[in-house]
Amino acid sequence: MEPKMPHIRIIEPSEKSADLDSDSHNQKAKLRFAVPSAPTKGLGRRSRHVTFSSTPAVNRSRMNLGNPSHRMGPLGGRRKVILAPGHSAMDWERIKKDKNLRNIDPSEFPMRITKARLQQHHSRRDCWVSLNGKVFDITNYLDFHPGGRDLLVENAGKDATLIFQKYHPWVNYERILDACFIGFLV
Ligand code: HEM
Repeated sequence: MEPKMPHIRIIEPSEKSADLDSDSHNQKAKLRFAVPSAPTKGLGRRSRHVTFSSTPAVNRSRMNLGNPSHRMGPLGGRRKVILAPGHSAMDWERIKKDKNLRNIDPSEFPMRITKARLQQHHSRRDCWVSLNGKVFDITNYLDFHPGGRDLLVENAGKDATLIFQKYHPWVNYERILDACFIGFLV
């Protein structure tokens, strides 16, 4: 026997419902779908309501809708790159455990690094960045960065705190780069 399909009721705009929020100024529209859930003991069948919000990407970025807008490139859309095989976040976690990623003398750790010293490490093969006063040797991380290697290399040898916050304030860099921490900016 064919399985019984759940009934989904789409509330039409003509139905004057408090659930429907159509705001032409913000070009934002919300539709609310009634999705029946499994029978609940003693309470009978109850509908769960799922709200879908449709706002075109270009408007999201103009409207500055919180975090997702930080992810937009200048033309809208995400700027994530396709990472090479073996360069996922999981691979990075494994590599961090297996290798010593601090290319410094252990007796020097943690280093006191001046801005001039930081600036000397500004290339793809030798790439240090400072984030909130901490310095990381991210040479080994470059190919694992979901935003691409080039953006990191452009900031090599620099304090990247502001640009980092601009793109992804939610990213826990201290955890991702724990094995690459080499010292403090002085
Ligand atoms: C050096 C430390 C950094 C770390 C550990 C890091 C880490 C990450 C992570 C984990 C993501 C994926 C975020 C997500 O999926 O929500 C990401 C994406 C991205 N990052 Fe970074 N990032 C760093 C620095 C930077 C810098 C300096 C820039 C810009 C110059 C940058 C630009 C981007 C961009 C454009 C994306 C793609 C955003 C998207 O469209 O989803 N990142 N980064």
